[in-house]
Amino acid sequence: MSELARNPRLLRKAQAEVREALRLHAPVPFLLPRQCRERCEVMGYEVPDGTKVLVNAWALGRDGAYWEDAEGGDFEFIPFGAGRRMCPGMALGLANMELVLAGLLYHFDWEVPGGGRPEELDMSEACGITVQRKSKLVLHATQR
Ligand code: HEM
Repeated sequence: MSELARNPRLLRKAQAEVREALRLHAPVPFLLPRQCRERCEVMGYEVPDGTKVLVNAWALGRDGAYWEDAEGGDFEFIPFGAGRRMCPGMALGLANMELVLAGLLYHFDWEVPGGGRPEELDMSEACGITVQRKSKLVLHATQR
């Protein structure tokens, strides 16, 4: 909702925007911590047995090397993780997000209150195991 409110052009592209919001604000920014069961090598880096591995999905989602135009493929877009232990609730999670977002967009028009400029909406995040907005999102809703 924060991204949508900030950018009226994207407001009209609701479906695409769900994915965009997930990329920019991966709800689980470091996925889940995992432990390496055996020594392996990833892109020339040796990862010893027992290493705790955190995947920085937040940084991947904002890396200009991947996201200038492209939708991203392979392992760049990973708000639900990847591989054998990826999120089994992905379909349910996405369906819930889309349903709630579609309902909010369908039934209301949205504006930043007090004549504020949409692009100046505070987008600071409070980081933790899951990411949330630092300040409350206050918008003016007009029922359709
Ligand atoms: C937007 C919603 C959701 C997001 C962003 C999300 C994200 C994630 C992420 C990043 C992981 C770690 C994947 C990895 O380590 O590669 C995960 C694991 C998991 N998620 Fe979700 N999730 C969501 C919704 C759900 C829902 C709705 C359920 C259950 C109904 C669920 C159940 C699980 C379970 C059980 C795991 C652990 C899988 C394992 O370790 O084998 N998640 N999720």
